[in-house]
Amino acid sequence: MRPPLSLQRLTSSFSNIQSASSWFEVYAAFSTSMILVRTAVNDFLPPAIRSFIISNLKSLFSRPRSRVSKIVTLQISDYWEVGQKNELYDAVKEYAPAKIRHEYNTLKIGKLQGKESIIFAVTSGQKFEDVFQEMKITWTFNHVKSQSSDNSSGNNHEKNMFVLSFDEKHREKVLENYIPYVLNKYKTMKEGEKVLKIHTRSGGWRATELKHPATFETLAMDPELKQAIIDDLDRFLRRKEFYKRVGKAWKRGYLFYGPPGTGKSSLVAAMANYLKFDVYDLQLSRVHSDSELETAVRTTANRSILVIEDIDCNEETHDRSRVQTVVLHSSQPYKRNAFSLSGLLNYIDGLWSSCGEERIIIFTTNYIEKLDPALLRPGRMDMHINLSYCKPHGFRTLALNYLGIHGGHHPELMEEIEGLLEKTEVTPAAVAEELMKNEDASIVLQGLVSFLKRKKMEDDEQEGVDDMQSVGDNVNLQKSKRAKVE
Ligand SMILES: Nc1ncnc2c1ncn2[C@@H]1O[C@H](COP(=O)(O)OP(=O)(O)OP(=O)(O)O)[C@@H](O)[C@H]1O
Repeated sequence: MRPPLSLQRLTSSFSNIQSASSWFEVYAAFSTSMILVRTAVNDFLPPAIRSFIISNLKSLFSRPRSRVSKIVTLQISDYWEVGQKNELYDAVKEYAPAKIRHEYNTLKIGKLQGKESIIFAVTSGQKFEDVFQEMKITWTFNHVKSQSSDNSSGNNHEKNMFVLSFDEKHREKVLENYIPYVLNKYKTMKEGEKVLKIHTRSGGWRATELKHPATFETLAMDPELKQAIIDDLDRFLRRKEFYKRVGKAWKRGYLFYGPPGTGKSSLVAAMANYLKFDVYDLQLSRVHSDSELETAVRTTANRSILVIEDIDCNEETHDRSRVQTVVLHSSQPYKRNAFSLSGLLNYIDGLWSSCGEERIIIFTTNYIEKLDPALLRPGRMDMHINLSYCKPHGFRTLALNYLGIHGGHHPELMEEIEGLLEKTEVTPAAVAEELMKNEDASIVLQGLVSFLKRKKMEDDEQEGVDDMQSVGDNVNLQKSKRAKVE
């Protein structure tokens, strides 16, 4: 088929452009050809195809020549290898619902037995977006069931997987910033809801849930001392780098002393609850040798508190000038309490310091005067804390905790009680017991006044007896001196 006349002219004119009239000829031929093409397109092509071609031509000429972005993905499955849990998966599993809790379309929801709070999880196939440092990240959760390749076993494999997609230009940022950010969020979340454990020794360490409710708010003690302890703990936690720099182990040692019922155990629990540290409770009476002590200390975890209670009850920790130290060699037969004081001190200063980090050790005693001075030497324990009898400020804390009242309520009774507490030695445990005797605050406070008055009378009488005794002792001493002279 021959081309239309105008097109023939156009081609021949291109090969022969020499003058202005030739240029005019080309223009006329081109215009005629375009009119012809347009008419043909309008007549023969349906409107839908026409607009498709036009829009594509338009975008071809108008779009800036930008890089076509490529999406890359990371797969995070629940197990890395058989039996090896993937902690990053756990982190995303916790992070994802927290991220979309306020904008979900579907969300799995439940409550576990023994837990207070409601839990959430994303469902299979669910997609959600996250924006981090101006990067857009898309997450998809998949629960996959697959038949084992060995069909005869009939085993079904289940796999859970989060797929993370993002523009390839963010590769580095995702791995270096975003993933650590998700892991960190998870760590903080876990710390917030960590169930604390108390480990006691029976063969090895046995763990049970630590349910002691004591906190610094509920502790009845001198407010300044309380604040000093909190500050000391805060300083300890944030000084990892400092300890490293000065070449000291990242540990802190405390000695709690005071009469029974003044809150030594409560303070241990308050510290554990504050720091979210597990507690290892070591009864020295159950440790039979240096090596057993070493194993017990070595097998405690980081971020924990090792408590050695009632240290005065162990003969070996008494003043060495009064007690003969017994050292047990492994060849010797079983002997109760037969580890040495030197062993104990070594583990505090040496072994305990060199194993693990972020640890606290607490010694408690009811009788500080019975302890070997070597245990009390400056530098041995970082802080000595005296838990003492209930004084007015402590009573105010207990009254608020147990009765929900403060100074403004029952002012006369409160004042009388505070006056009596200044003159009497009563433990917070004894006061707490009185405060629990009735729900009516005024009945309880009156009961406490009577209790304190009785206690004061008993103390006065005892003081009188003691005075008489010491006078008697003096008289006897003088008599025996006279007898000796005669
Ligand atoms: N300082 C305190 N603040 C609040 N409650 C206290 C305080 N001291 C004692 N209690 C109350 O008395 C109970 C017993 O106290 P706790 O066991 O802490 O004393 P303790 O000094 O460790 O005694 P022990 O030396 O006999 O082991 C606690 O459960 C708590 O209810």
